[in-house]
Amino acid sequence: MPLTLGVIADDYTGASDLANTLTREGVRTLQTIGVPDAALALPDADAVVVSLKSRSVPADEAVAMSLAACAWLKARGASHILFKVCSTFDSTDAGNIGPVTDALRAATGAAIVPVTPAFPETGRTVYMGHLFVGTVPLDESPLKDHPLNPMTDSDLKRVLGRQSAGRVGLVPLKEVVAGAHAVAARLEQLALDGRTAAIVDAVFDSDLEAIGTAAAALPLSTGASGLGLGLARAMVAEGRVIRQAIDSAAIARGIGGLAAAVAGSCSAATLEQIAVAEATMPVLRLSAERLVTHPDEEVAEALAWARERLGTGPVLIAASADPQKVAEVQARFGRTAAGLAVEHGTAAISQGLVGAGVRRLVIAGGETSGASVDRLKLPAFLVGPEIAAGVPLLRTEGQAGAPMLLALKSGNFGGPDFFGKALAMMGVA
Ligand SMILES: Nc1ncnc2c1ncn2[C@@H]1O[C@H](COP(=O)(O)OP(=O)(O)OP(=O)(O)O)[C@@H](O)[C@H]1O
Ligand SMILES: O=C(O)[C@@H](O)C(=O)CO
Repeated sequence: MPLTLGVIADDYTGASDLANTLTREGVRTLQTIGVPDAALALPDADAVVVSLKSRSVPADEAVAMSLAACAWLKARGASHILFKVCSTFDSTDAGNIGPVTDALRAATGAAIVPVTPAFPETGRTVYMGHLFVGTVPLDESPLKDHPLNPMTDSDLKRVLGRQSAGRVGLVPLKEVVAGAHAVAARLEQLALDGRTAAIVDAVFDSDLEAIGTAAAALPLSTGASGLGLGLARAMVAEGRVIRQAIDSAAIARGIGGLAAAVAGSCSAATLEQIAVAEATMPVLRLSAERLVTHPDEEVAEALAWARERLGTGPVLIAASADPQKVAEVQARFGRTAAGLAVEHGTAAISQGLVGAGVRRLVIAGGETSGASVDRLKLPAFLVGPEIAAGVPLLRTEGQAGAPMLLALKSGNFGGPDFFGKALAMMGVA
């Protein structure tokens, strides 16, 4: 059966966030890691979310990966492509949201691309083109201290304008509240005026329903899970997708084995979650400095520590550190080199944990999850019940050996007890 919706996600946690939203809306969804190999047998789905690790790579690489994913999805009949980016618009002036949106626009023949990272359920709203995170503008939120892409401007028209070769317009909230027709009319007008993309305001889910209806009639949109919600509801309402409930129990059925968590996100939310986990499970704090200078030793010591404890319950291994410590390491080794070394280290630890018998694994951080999932060579996931807003339980699909349960947590998502909650939903006592 042909696909209805094709999604290209710029990181793996963002992909599972979007897959979670679609699944909750009754859209049968599959998450793949990269463009699937021709030999991979995939179950029927209405939507496929192709997870890329393209958020923080050079723009030309992100464009090439995204075009390959787009071609694969279109060849399977996807009538609309959503480019899933972070709800906090994680990017730099070099990209990659602008260059990828430009390239996908050309590949899909879209005149204009509606763009909105709004995700009201997690406090991301857009007004007059400015992104708010909870009660504060993006540039006053903890995202200003992000280790890879500090966000220092809340005006997304400016942010996207600096990254895109085209001109960026705005669909203001006034038009969105007036409904899908008003959004479509404004987009058409902006396209006639030579705009190639438009930031679309959204504060409530009802705004995203209007935007989703307008966007579903176009070939391409760029946004986060809120836009996914709008597109899903529009496609169900139009009869393009038949709503289906997931069998939550089936996802975790038959999967036991040891359990662990690995964290590389340095977000305020993850730092609090690690502090809370310390009260209930053994937590090892890695040295980022040693992961750069003596990676093999740091990884081996962490795995030896874990092996001694895994038999009695889950453990958490974290590279995560507060902004000051991260800044010190980056000043010494460089931002990219430090980030990559920590990602390689946490990925090697995830691999070692699975080698030691871990079958239930929670990973915090998008880049961190991407590096670990790649190292584990996992091709695809079935999407299960929601652990926290934006984070579903995942069951591996299509890999050699016994299936595993995973949770890939976006840095900013989940409540303080996230690790305990995720492990409990994996059946860990
Ligand atoms: N102690 C540390 N010092 C320097 N860099 C670190 C440290 N710990 C983690 N990092 C790096 O910080 C980056 C965190 O990015 P990651 O995407 O994993 O988390 P996040 O941005 O909070 O999550 P998301 O992308 O889902 O919002 C990674 O590149 C990781 O390797
Ligand atoms: O949209 C979000 O905030 C998340 O899915 C994400 O992409 C964080 O990496």
